[in-house]
Amino acid sequence: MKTSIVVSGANGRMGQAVVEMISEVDDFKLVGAVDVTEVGKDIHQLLGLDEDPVKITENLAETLEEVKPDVVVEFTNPQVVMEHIQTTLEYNIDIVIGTTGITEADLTKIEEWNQDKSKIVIAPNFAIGAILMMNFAQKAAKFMDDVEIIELHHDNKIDAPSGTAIKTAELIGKNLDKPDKEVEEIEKLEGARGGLQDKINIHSVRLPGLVAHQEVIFGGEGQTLSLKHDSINRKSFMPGVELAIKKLVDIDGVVYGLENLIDL
Ligand SMILES: NC(=O)C1=CN([C@@H]2O[C@H](COP(=O)(O)OP(=O)(O)OC[C@H]3O[C@@H](n4cnc5c(N)ncnc54)[C@H](OP(=O)(O)O)[C@@H]3O)[C@@H](O)[C@H]2O)C=CC1
Ligand SMILES: O=C(O)C1=N[C@H](C(=O)O)C[C@H](O)C1
Repeated sequence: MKTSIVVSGANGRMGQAVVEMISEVDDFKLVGAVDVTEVGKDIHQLLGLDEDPVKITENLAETLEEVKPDVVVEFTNPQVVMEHIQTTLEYNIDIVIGTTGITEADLTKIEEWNQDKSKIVIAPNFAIGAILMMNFAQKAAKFMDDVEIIELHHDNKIDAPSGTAIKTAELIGKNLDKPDKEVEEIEKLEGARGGLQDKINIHSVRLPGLVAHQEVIFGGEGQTLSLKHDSINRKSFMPGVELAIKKLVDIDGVVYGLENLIDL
């Protein structure tokens, strides 16, 4: 039996890549495509894929009611994601979430809504290289206390800093024993030193030509260590999304971070 999947945000940059990936995986079948753009059109035809028609629908709840999928894959935006999670959990359906903007308070809410009924994977980044970069950075923080993060993304990204940068700072923060700065800084231009997460400065760059990139720079006496990851296209995220869907059967409740589904 194939895993039946509804993609939420199906006509977006990530949603389209997920629809394409689903068409390439024998065990997966797309049964619903939810988006607020191109409503009523066949997503497979829009993407030039030779598959049975799946019309884009506007309302997630109505789509779930109609097609009753095994899994929802969610890639919309931070304003919509919590409502979509709540809706999916009301139908006791498993969900893989790539949309960013989910806070610690949101995670608590999701666990309360779920009561361990559905299986949920939330990953700010599905690219294996990014997972490794975060893991290496977390390890490096045991030895080097001073670190800043620069994340660079395409100019259509709504949220800043990126979910990946926040997650990286959370992971590094667990290993960081950072004394307060001795230098009293004067920020002559507000924001020049970036935003702070777990005492780590995060700087966000938005430019056309970029996809998704991050550099973690550690500084020490007479040396620096740079860990850099580049997603040069959205196919970089697809093996991670496929893995998360396939691993749902093995997990209980909420898993936050793809690193928890692989043997690092
Ligand atoms: N975890 C990971 O590995 C990755 C996560 N992301 C994250 O995924 C999210 C999506 O990114 P991306 O694909 O680039 O964004 P896009 O804006 O390209 O795609 C989102 C799509 O969802 C649609 N949408 C908006 N509101 C709704 C709604 N209420 N119901 C259904 N669809 C809706 C959008 O329509 P409209 O354009 O009209 O708003 C758009 O078509 C972001 O949060 C991004 O940070 C991105 C890459 C990798
Ligand atoms: O919006 C994007 O493009 C990306 N969003 C995620 C994030 O905010 O970390 C993952 C990746 O960086 C691409």
